[in-house]
Amino acid sequence: MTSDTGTDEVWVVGGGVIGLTSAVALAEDGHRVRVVSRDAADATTSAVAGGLCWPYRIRPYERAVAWSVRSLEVLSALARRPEETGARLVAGTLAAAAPGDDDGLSAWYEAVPGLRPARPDELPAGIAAGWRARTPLVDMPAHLHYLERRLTAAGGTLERRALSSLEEAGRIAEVVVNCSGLGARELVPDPQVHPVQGQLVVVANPGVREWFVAADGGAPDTTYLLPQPYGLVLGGTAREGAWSRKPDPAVAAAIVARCAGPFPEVAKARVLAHRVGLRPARPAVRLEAERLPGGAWCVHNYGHGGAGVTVAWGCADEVVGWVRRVLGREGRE
Ligand SMILES: Cc1cc2nc3c(=O)[nH]c(=O)nc-3n(C[C@H](O)[C@H](O)[C@H](O)COP(=O)(O)OP(=O)(O)OC[C@H]3O[C@@H](n4cnc5c(N)ncnc54)[C@H](O)[C@@H]3O)c2cc1C
Repeated sequence: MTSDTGTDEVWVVGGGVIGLTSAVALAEDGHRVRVVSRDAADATTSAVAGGLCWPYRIRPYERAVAWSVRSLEVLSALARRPEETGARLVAGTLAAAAPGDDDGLSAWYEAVPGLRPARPDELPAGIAAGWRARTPLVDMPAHLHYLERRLTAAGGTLERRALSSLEEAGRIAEVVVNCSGLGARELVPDPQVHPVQGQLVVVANPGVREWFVAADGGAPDTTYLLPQPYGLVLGGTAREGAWSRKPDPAVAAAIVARCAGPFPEVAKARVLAHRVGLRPARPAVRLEAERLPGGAWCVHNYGHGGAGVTVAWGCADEVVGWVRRVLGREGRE
């Protein structure tokens, strides 16, 4: 089917983890897909992400947990081919007491296979309580390139191009899928999307084999260690409303010092890189369809905050459902 003005392509705006995952799901559902992205994959926020599959700083929790559970399933399957996909199953510890009913995360705790309270001898010094689990940990630069290859193999295409409005895409595409992350602030425009800046430090791994996270969902400073093939990722920060992408040396030193509390061996580890990314935060993820002023359909999928890697596959399933619906192809297999 071809629209009055354009092609029968679905345009996915955004080549981060949300856009590429949606694009793969759509292309494998039989649509002709073009990803239009201002930035190369390596220059997106998604490439900065630590890559742990665990819901953090995303709302609403109920939907986020359902999306996370779906992604957990897909990423666990991809972890059977880590060299190709960038996904691995890694054991680790979350420093936390039991989830309360009011934090909305109990459904996630129930869904993670094998999740159990940590024994005292499994906790690093100074940590009172925690949970043990084996979850996907994703090498994001590698994973983004895997998604690009998988999209191309399914017949999709990629184009580097900055759009000034969604209508610009809607004049050509049959359906536009908006996965522009923080870019949605201008592109929609949606002032509810705002940055939550995160800084991390990558060091030569002194022998840390498991992940460790102590991160209060609302705190500006967190402590986490994520062993990736390219180095040990030390985090982190979460600064509401900060726009700078420049690493702050004082913040980096504080991150290393925090991580060296429970893991003293990282204090003297060689620093390989500093990274800063802007999480695309929103009071609630926007995943819904609307008509653009020019008449084309747009499916929005943005505002995933600190959990885009964690929810990408669950959200992509919903995008496929929306695109089928707006094209009137619900019955199609
Ligand atoms: C330090 C840090 C650590 C993190 N760790 C984790 C983690 O461990 N686990 C986890 O699940 N999440 C983590 N996150 C969160 C995760 O990185 C984000 O939720 C995710 O990257 C959002 O993906 P996205 O595709 O929506 O956005 P992005 O990756 O920012 O991609 C947006 C895309 O839209 C394109 N775009 C924007 N505007 C336009 C335009 N006008 N025209 C064309 N293209 C446009 C951009 O070029 C880009 O391709 C972390 C984030 C940070 C900063």
